[in-house]
Amino acid sequence: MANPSETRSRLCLIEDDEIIGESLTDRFRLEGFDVDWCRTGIEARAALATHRHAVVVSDIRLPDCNGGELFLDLLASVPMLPPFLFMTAFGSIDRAVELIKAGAADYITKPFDPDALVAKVRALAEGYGAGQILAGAEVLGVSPAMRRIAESLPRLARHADSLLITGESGVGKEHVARLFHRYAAGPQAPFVAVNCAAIPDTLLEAELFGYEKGAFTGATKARRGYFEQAGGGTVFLDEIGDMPLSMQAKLLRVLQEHRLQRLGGEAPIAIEFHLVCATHCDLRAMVDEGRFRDDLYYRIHVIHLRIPPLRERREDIPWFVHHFVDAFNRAHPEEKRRIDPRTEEALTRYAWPGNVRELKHAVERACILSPGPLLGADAFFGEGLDAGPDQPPPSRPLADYLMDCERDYLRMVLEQHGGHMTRSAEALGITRKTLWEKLRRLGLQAREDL
Ligand SMILES: Nc1ncnc2c1ncn2[C@@H]1O[C@H](COP(=O)(O)OP(=O)(O)OP(=O)(O)O)[C@@H](O)[C@H]1O
Repeated sequence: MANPSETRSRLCLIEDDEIIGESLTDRFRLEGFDVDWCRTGIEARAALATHRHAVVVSDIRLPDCNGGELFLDLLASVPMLPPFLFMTAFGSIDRAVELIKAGAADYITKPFDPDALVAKVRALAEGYGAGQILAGAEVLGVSPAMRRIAESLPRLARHADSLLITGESGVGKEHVARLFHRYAAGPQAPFVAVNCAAIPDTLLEAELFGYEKGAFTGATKARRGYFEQAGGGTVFLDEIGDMPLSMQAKLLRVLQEHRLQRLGGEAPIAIEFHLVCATHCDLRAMVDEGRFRDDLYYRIHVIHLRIPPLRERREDIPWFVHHFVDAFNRAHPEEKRRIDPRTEEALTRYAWPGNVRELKHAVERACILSPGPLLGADAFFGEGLDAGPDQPPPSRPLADYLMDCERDYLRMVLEQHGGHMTRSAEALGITRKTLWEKLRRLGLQAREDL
């Protein structure tokens, strides 16, 4: 039972059945929750817009709408959503699983034991950051690829203790790792970022796992390594592909056992941590070449997020431009900037080889250097970006040009068909096998499950 002096969490219960609704309301009030009991989707929208809830418990079938549709709609339109737990009849489990994949927190099958429901709700309410779901569209971009990643993060954070993020330099791997960390461990927990490529091989073990006094010449006092410093939080190992093989074996052991031994130390030290590894390398190829241990590869590869380069998700470019201009305006309210629509188009056409990092710096530079509020093309392409989009591209072999056209077109058709291989192949008038081979040749990712 709750201690009355504690702040009470607020629960939104969406249930049209009078008997179930009333008994759950009574039970949750006894458990120390403030309960808003909504019998329809309209009532629920109003309650969610008015109060900050710790958890939403929702039936799937409602008189005026479907609880699942309501959730998906809110997810796309509301910046912060509380975790949703669905109560579902046995026949709707598939639907509940789909909703979990979309970002819902949990489900329970009717008829359920109220104690089990209370336990689930408590766990969610006590979860980190009140378990809030940051709506994907608000966080990482508006492209389907980034929305999918953003929507999957809360769920991954609940279930996965490690994550592999791949993508070109500057696409936002560390940014995604930090978001995962906020969901998994909470903003107060430590996040320790380590660039494996920047630490000499000979120092890596001491840096990661720490050392005892006298472990080597110069070790005048004991030092905690990055893993210990990240206790209860997250270690972000950037450029994991650069880790020497001998260290890979030691890392694997720490991942398996969640215990480490400092250099020169005798007693193993138990540690709790989440691990996010990132790389721009093809680890699979490195395994084939014997440069990366296959056991470590399989251990860190359980959940793999690939962040596409900006040129493969051009709809995110204007979104980022506005995002960074807004950030400048918030920091400098006296000199507000806005972007000229034609400049926005030009920026969207540019290839951004340095990805989000390059775009962010370009916007910041343009905001600072622009003499007036309107950011025109010259603010970006005058002295800044070398290869402006308005300049004619250099001549190159026809075969390369045709391959680029083919790649862009295939990408567009796949996007139109939600990545579905068979439907995309039909639309293109080619077989699925031919499409598969083309994707491989052009370096595009195919969704193997579709
Ligand atoms: N979704 C985002 N929203 C806001 N800023 C972002 C986002 N993604 C990336 N950035 C910014 O872009 C820059 C590059 O991002 P980040 O460091 O995460 O990339 P990276 O892929 O880890 O790069 P590298 O491989 O070079 O380490 C950072 O300044 C980061 O804050």
